Parts: sequence; C-alpha cells; structure tokens
Amino acid sequence: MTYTAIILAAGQGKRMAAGENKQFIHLLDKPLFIHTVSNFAEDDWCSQIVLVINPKERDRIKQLLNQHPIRKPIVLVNGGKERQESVYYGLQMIKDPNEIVFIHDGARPFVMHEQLHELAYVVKERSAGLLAVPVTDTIKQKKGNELTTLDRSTLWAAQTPQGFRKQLITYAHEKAKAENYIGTDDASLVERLGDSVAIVTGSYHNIKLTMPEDIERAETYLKDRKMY
Ligand SMILES: Nc1ccn([C@@H]2O[C@H](COP(=O)(O)OP(=O)(O)OP(=O)(O)O)[C@@H](O)[C@H]2O)c(=O)n1
Ligand SMILES: C[C@](O)(CO)[C@H](O)COP(=O)(O)O
Repeated sequence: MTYTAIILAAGQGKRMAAGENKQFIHLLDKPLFIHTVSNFAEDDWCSQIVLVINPKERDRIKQLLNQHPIRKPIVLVNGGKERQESVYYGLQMIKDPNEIVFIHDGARPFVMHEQLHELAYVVKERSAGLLAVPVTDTIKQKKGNELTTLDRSTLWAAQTPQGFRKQLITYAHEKAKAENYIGTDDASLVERLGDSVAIVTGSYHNIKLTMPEDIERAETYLKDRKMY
C-alpha cells in the first residue's frame, strides 16, 4: 500500500518565537523540516512528498534540501496565510481522486512508521482517519466566569498525520472554504460533512514543536534515536 504525504512547513512559528519560521530551527544536526521530511522519505509506503512552503523561503528550502538529500520525489508548493489554505494548495498537486493522502505538520518529526501503516489500512477501509491520544490532563471549559469540567473519558488529543481519500478531503476543504469555515485540523472538515473519522491510537512522543520548551524535549528524543 502507498500514500502521498503533504507536509506543511509554510507557517511562521510565532509561538516558538525563534525570530524566523520554526522549520529552520536546528535539532542536533538538521533543520526541523528536514527531520520530518526524512522520516516520511524513509517509510517505504510513502510514494511522494508534497512539501508546502512559504514562497519567500523557497530558495533557502531548496538549498537545505540539496544539503540533506531526500530519497523520495518532492514537489514544492506555495502555501497560504492559514494552515487550512496551505493544505488546500497541497491537495491540488495530487491528481488521483482515490489516492490515500496523509496531511502532516512539518513540526511533528517523530511519527512512527508502524503508525503510518496502521493509518493507511484504516484510510483504505474507512476513507478518513487520524492519529490521536487520550488526553491525560483534566480539561476545563471557561465561558465568561463559569468553569465546567469536561468528561475526560471521551476526549482525545488530535495529532497528525490525518489521512483521507483525496476526493473526500478535497470536497471537505472546498465546502469549508465556500462556507468561510476554518478548522484547526483537517478531520474537523470531514466531521462537519457528517462523515465518520476513525481514530488510530498514536504515541505521546508524536509531539508538535510549538513552544520553545519543546526543543529540548525533541533533542532528547533524537539523542535516544528511539523515535524513527
Ligand atoms: N499558513 C500556514 C500555517 C501553518 N502551516 C504549517 O502547519 C503546521 C502546524 O502549524 P503550527 O504548529 O501552528 O505552526 P505555525 O503556524 O508555524 O506556528 P504558530 O501558530 O505558532 O505561528 C506547521 O508545520 C506549519 O508550518 C502552514 O503550512 N501554513
Ligand atoms: C492539526 C493539529 O496538529 C492537530 O493537533 C493542530 O490542530 C494544529 O494546530 P496549530 O495551531 O496550527 O499548530
């Protein structure tokens, strides 16, 4: 079985406050996005990679890809202002409506290949799925001054990759766009069609590097070399 990976790297990394897109932060020997792209390139089931980038960073990205050769075809695509727009532009590069497409944050370098394969099986059967983990904190909802506690046994923290048949996720994006809906992930766009999305239990190691504190944790994982 094979899939196409859309890897998103067109953000700004504001919360990381590195003074530039966090994708360029060096984790030990390589920039963050190179770790993520290499991880997918090393998965035999990944047939091609669509890397979504900020057009202003194209030259720098190409230079870094030359310095760190990737053993899979890579298509570079210009992203948009919002993550959702960036995904949409990435989807335009895939022609086969039945293709299994994994949408993945460039900021998550540690997803394990076994989980990619589990997700591919699920998408083949069910058309839509994502990696997620049960939340471990108690989650409070604050509306004005009123605090309520959500039932933790029903809560999952969504990760990426999120996988779909190309036709389904493209339709979900087009509908969201037409209705000015912006979701924080891609699965939510399919959920609002009334379609079901399957959960594959992921790993707590599949972190998204978001805040400065995440860098130390990521380097520890890389030193252990247990992650991929
Ligand atoms: N317009 C955008 C915004 C985000 N992303 C990508 O989507 C992923 C998840 O987004 P996030 O972690 O929020 O990254 P940033 O948007 O860069 O971070 P911040 O929200 O802190 O600015 C990242 O790999 C980011 O590069 C993207 O391709 N295009
Ligand atoms: C898609 C995602 O990684 C799932 O947890 C998350 O919603 C992305 O959010 P961000 O604010 O764009 O990082």
